[in-house]
Amino acid sequence: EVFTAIAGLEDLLQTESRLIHTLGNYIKDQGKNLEILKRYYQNYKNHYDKASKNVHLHVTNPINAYILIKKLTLDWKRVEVLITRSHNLEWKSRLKNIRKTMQFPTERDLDGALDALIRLQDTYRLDTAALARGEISGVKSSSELSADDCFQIGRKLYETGDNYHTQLWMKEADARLWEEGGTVRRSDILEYWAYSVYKQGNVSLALDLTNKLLEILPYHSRALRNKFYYEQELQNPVDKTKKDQDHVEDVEKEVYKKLCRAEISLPEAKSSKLKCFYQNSNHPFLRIAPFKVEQAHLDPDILIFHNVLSDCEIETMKQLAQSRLVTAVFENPHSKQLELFPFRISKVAWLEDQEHQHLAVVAQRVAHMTGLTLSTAEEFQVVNYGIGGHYEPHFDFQSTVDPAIGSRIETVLFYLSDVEQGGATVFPEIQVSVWPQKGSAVVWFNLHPSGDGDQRTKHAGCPVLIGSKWIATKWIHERGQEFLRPCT
Ligand SMILES: O=C(O)CCC(=O)C(=O)O
Ligand SMILES: [Fe+2]
Repeated sequence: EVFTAIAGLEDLLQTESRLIHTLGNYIKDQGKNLEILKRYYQNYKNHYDKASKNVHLHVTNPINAYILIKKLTLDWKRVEVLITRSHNLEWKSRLKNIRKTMQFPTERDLDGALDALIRLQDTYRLDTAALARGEISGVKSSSELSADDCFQIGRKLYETGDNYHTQLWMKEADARLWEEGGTVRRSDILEYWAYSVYKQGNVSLALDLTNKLLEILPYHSRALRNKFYYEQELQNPVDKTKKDQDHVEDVEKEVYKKLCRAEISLPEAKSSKLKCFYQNSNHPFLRIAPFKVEQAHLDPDILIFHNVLSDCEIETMKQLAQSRLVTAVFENPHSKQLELFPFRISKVAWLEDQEHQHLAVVAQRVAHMTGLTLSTAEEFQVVNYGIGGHYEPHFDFQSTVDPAIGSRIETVLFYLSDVEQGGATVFPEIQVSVWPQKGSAVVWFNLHPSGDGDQRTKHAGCPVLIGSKWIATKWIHERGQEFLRPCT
């Protein structure tokens, strides 16, 4: 016991001094924590207030969507660390509970959102600085990208070997770091930036940037080595053609992107032959209610049927699909991980004709539109495209087919939504773009009358720039059409 002698009490004062010290540090630490948490709080609140004014408008913008996903993955993880650091069991369990009961995006979502921004910039040639400010062809998002975001995008581009875009994003990251600060280190930005401009052939800028990096970290060994190397190369320039030419792309991809951007249209000689007409054959019912058809291309015929779905039917399709939408994934044979198909970013649901009267009616209408039988057709496939969602050029006919139904002879693709920007259906071989119009359908034969695949029907769904794209597809198969579309 300590009360029996003064010496014991003196020791207690030492204990007290230690406690004061510890408590002081704890308060300082918590104060700092709280300051940071307050900033997160204000930031989340500002974001939510803006977003909740018009939720649909907000999330159909790819920058807003990316920021939202980032706030609920990376940012929230940091908040959780700050809160649980205090070892307060009650708060720990509250946070755990939110994780259990609410929906959170995953790292893969964040990755996908970054990929989407990159794809959109590439396809639609978006200006880096404007995109970082949250501007997409004149439309301003309510969010902006930070220096950290720009750096993440740049790093991803670097990993894919796209030095041209890496350099643009690192430059933007640096500008934003100066203006607004951030957690990314300037030395990291400079290192990626220098290397990507070097790979682009700009050795003197690479040297400048490396020198800037060395001002910050004078003993950075890689930078010192590169500086030596760049200086050598400036004195004895190497053959420029050896540098990577990653901005030279293959022609088909270039045509595809041009079609997506509406930079190519049919030549006059072809477009002047196109007509609009009322179709009233195929069934007596069409005498009363003919279809309004527009030719988008002749041989192969690409037809647009206008106003063939009612809003009611569209709502039914979307609603039935909503709870069943799944992302197609495959197992990567190397990593054994489930991965998304990079060439098709969307969610898909299948609906049977008999599920709802509206679907049965629409299926009947498809028979009237095409003059074919649906006895061997597939169920309706309803698709919703996510952020930057797309479907790269492909054929609808398959290489292996079930002889009982044959291959996909004809595609009937309904648009269940308008798309604010982007999202065209394009045919690179014949240079046709069809723009989604809610309630219309685009129809084409995938097979020649002989049954061979028609190579000219290669087509794609362009990345959705702004908006949400919904389609429903009916694939009609060969069997049963022998007398309806006879072989010539
Ligand atoms: O989304 C589009 O416009 C095209 C979709 C498509 O080609 C398909 O689903 O097979
Ligand atoms: Fe397709």
